[in-house]
Amino acid sequence: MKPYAIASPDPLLSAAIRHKIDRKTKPRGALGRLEGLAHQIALIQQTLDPELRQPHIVVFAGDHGAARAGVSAYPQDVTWQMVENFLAGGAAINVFTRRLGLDLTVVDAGVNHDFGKRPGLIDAKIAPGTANYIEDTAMSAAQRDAALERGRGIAHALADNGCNCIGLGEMGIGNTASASLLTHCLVGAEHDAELYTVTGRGTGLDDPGLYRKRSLLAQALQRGGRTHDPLEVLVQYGGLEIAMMAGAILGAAERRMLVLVDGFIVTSALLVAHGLAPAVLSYCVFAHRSQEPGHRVQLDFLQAEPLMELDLRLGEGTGAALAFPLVQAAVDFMNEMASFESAGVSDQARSPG
Ligand SMILES: Cc1cc2ncn([C@H]3O[C@H](COP(=O)(O)O)[C@@H](O)[C@H]3O)c2cc1C
Ligand SMILES: O=C(O)c1cccnc1
Repeated sequence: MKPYAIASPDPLLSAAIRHKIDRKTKPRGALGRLEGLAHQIALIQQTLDPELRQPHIVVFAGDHGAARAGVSAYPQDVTWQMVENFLAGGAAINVFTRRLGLDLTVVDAGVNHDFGKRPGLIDAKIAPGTANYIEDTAMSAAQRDAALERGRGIAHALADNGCNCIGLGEMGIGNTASASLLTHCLVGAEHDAELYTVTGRGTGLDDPGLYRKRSLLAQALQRGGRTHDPLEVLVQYGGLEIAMMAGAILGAAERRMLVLVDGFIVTSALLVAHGLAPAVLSYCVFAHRSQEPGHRVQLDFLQAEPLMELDLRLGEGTGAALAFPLVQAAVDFMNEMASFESAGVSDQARSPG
């Protein structure tokens, strides 16, 4: 595996970008978070005139052996059935990407189903799902490395085709459980009790279901241990779609793409990527705060402030897609808004009295 070549953007242009934002016809700072967003994107692209080219949502799908042990409210077959739904255009993410003019690609990272060759689907199947991490490691080191590399390659291929903004999404029954274990390990937790604060209802477990999920994850932790190493965590508890998303985030940052981060599961992949190359954070926009309780823990750990809070708990990249118009608006005001000079508007606030 080639080492990841990721540095934060050169801050040299920062003052000039700030100046351009401040000369727009508005009180200083009045566009709030959009100003920070415009600044971030301009810095990533090293320009005063940023643009979003061929924005793309990529949904990574994978099955989880632990789903059969009962960590989700839904059966494992829903993973492949939802992939079919994506390909038929009927899922929430299809509706939102169509409305917002975003390209959508689905990646089979490890679904327990044979889809054949299908338009809109990248076959990157590493295995037909992970092993049940309650009894055994989820994947081999070779499978993990293959997943990371495929994800990286998918991001690079998009960049080669002119895309500079990628939103990540996922589908995998049981993947909130995997994300809980990854999060527990990667935020540096030391005690079993902390596992419960990052374990939620996922697709909608009832109280007994949540209790069962927590005790199964505690068993998994007993078996695999509390490693803080991002590569080892993937082997112990990962999902193939999560590993591939981590690779895609790293690959996107290598190519200086803007990364729209969705909810709890995508952020667990980001924790892995961040563990391998902390500078990936400079390329990330946090779309929303998911209702899954562990998302708050992840965002606090990364010191990230999401753009929206809509009580979403769906995944599929829906939050990333919905945040796109805000990101586009940030770029648009940078390029299209008049400055005090060009519009002949006085920039003098009245003196007191
Ligand atoms: C019909 C349906 C559509 C979905 N789309 C995304 N997810 C979401 O739910 C799953 C994670 O929750 P858990 O860990 O509880 O299984 C993931 O597949 C995620 O993307 C869905 C779940 C269902 C049931
Ligand atoms: O926040 C998420 O990504 C999420 C939450 C619940 C179910 N699926 C995804």
